[in-house]
Amino acid sequence: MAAVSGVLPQVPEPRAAVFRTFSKPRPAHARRQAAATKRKCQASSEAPPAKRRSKASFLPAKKTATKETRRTLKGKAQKTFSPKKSSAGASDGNQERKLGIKTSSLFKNNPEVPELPRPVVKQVQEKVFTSDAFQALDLHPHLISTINTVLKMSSMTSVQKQSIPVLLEGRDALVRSQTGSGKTLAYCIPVVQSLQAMQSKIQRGDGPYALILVPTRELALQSFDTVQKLLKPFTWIVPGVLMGGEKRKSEKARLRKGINILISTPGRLVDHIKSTKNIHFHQIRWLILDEADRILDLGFEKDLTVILNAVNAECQERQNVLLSATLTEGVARLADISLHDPVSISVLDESHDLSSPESEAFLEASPPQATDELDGFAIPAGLEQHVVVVPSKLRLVCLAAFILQKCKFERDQKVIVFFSSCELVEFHYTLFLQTLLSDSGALAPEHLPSTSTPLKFLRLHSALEQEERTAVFQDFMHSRTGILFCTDIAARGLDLPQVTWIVQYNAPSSPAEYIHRIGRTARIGCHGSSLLVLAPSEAEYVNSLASHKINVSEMKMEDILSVLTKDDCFKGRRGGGQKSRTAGPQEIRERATVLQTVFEDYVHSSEETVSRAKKALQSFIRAYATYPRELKHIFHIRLLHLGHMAKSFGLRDAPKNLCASAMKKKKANLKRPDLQRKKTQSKQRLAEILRSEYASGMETGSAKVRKQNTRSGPSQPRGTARNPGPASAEGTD
Ligand SMILES: Nc1ncnc2c1ncn2[C@@H]1O[C@H](COP(=O)(O)OP(=O)(O)OP(=O)(O)O)[C@@H](O)[C@H]1O
Repeated sequence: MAAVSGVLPQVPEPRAAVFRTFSKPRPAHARRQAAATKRKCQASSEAPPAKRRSKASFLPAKKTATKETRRTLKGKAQKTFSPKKSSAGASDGNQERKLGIKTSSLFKNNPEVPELPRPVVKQVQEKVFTSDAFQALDLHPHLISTINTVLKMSSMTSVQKQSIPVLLEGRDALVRSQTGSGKTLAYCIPVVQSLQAMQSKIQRGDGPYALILVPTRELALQSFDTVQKLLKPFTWIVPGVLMGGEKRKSEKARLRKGINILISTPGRLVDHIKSTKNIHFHQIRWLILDEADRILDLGFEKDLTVILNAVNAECQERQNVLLSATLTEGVARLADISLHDPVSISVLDESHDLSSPESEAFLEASPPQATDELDGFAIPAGLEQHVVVVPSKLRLVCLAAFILQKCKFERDQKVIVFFSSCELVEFHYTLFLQTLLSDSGALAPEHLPSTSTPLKFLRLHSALEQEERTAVFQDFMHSRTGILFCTDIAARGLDLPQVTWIVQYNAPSSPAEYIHRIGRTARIGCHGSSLLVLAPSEAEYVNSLASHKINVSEMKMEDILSVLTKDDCFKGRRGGGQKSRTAGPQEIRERATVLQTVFEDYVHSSEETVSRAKKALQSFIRAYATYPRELKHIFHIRLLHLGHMAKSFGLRDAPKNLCASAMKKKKANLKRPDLQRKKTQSKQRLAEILRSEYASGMETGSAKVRKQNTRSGPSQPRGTARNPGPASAEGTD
């Protein structure tokens, strides 16, 4: 509590405690000892170190942390905000004052950046392509020529080579292969092949023969597009898509006319099952669950049960296929529900010869099972994963510097940045538009970066109107460059070409989500990179990833920030202006401070912008509180330093009472007898909020972010309606 409100005990957590591996249970006495240590240090490893200083002189700490923390949080928190007024603040360092920079101490009293653990793990690898052409399969010649000429594909991927024959035999299957390995065609090709070959030719009015469920609307559109292309020569088979956010009336009309291959998000389908007389399943031959583990997440079995019951009531005989890059226990549970004598298809590492007889034996012999997560998920070979540890105060400038480095000083970079809630996406999107792009914004025109490559910011999250959501998706899809800020609605299945970097600004809530997020790059044998941003107190997360055979290499924050020396718009008033080769840590610090000042000036330019920043910070804290239990020892709000976090939202002071009301409520609840009921209700409420992607999209009263111009002003409404949740949860937003 104290830590959350910003006043922290100053004892840094011993490094041994920070880097313990959580995968091995510790003996009781060790646990007791660790608990005692933890109580002592309770606040945080994010808390400024009392006496230690980082070996690197990059983050000097001249005053003791205690003094700094109390002064900053008590003294400054009392101040009332006055718009436009410079609040250089009592805590500004001498250096900054000399430079005339209106910002508080960015480089003081930060926690020591710990040395990252370097666990050595062998990542699971899969071979993407085979040398076999589609001609090797027993497919209709027109289908083969469509694959070759319309989709412009010649050889099969490993997962296609393994799955298509099995599915054409009529077997149920559980298919797991790495992200971007071609799973969509692995099921679409057999579906189209089997439906076009039916003896009595399919009539539109027959209704659905194949039902494909996917977790998000964008993925529904993408799969629909693939199916549509494959159906080119078979015009009598009609595909259709149902998804939240579209007009139900027109969907009803299309259902009435007839859809033979129906692609839908679960919530919308349930809505139609309950309210539309025109939906029938008596012809169903295929039931496909793409991203099956996601569909099972967050207790959405309910929707699935409604769908399965509706389908089972009209037809028993069908093929069921579940697919995902991350096969978890949940999927296996689902497999138990819906698969009949299924084949488990898993693309093995490169040492496994796909053409060998043993490989075939593997296919036949393996019953579906939950892959023990400790076996690890396969990661594309061309994907380089990085992690950077950044003290909370420096997060914002570090993100901005990284974006500038990639998108301003390098060519053809397409970057996706993942945040944990809609509010966080909106806040950062607006902030970067207004400061890094705007000519009326905080950077004076002569100080605007001399962009050779103009920066293009886009954002995608569930609180946007569907129309805008689709437009953004299409825009980013067809852009050669750009920066997409998004929640996890973009984490699953989306095939956005030529994405070069994935940034996880907020850590994901599970290794599976980590895999899916980074899987938006390095698809189908291409190269790509990812960067995970962690706070010093979160460094142990690297061990957690390693326990799932995920290897990350460290990138230094200093190297990211050094890009600021390449552009004179970040020069301090003293006018150092040294170029990158000669620029030292001091120059970099000054420039980072200038950039932070730009952000703070914008945020403090009106009460409205301050209020938005506070709301975003609140949203961050709420999302942070929802990490699963097994990650709580790494991601716990107690470990956060609110004053430092506030800085990463451009706030000069830690907002008062940000968490207090929430905490008070919690305490009061503890005394109440109906606590259990309340808890369940709020869990249900959270689940409702998080499941909105599955919802029909017909809800009333859920405010949406209005359509706006890309270079919108600060006064435009921002999406705060759907609420924030953990990163993974918003994925289903
Ligand atoms: N045989 C092939 N040859 C060339 N490209 C292919 C082939 N099969 C699929 N692709 C392309 O590879 C990309 C990734 O395919 P797809 O989206 O189906 O991957 P996925 O395995 O479903 O990924 P995710 O797990 O992220 O959902 C798409 O652009 C698709 O068009």
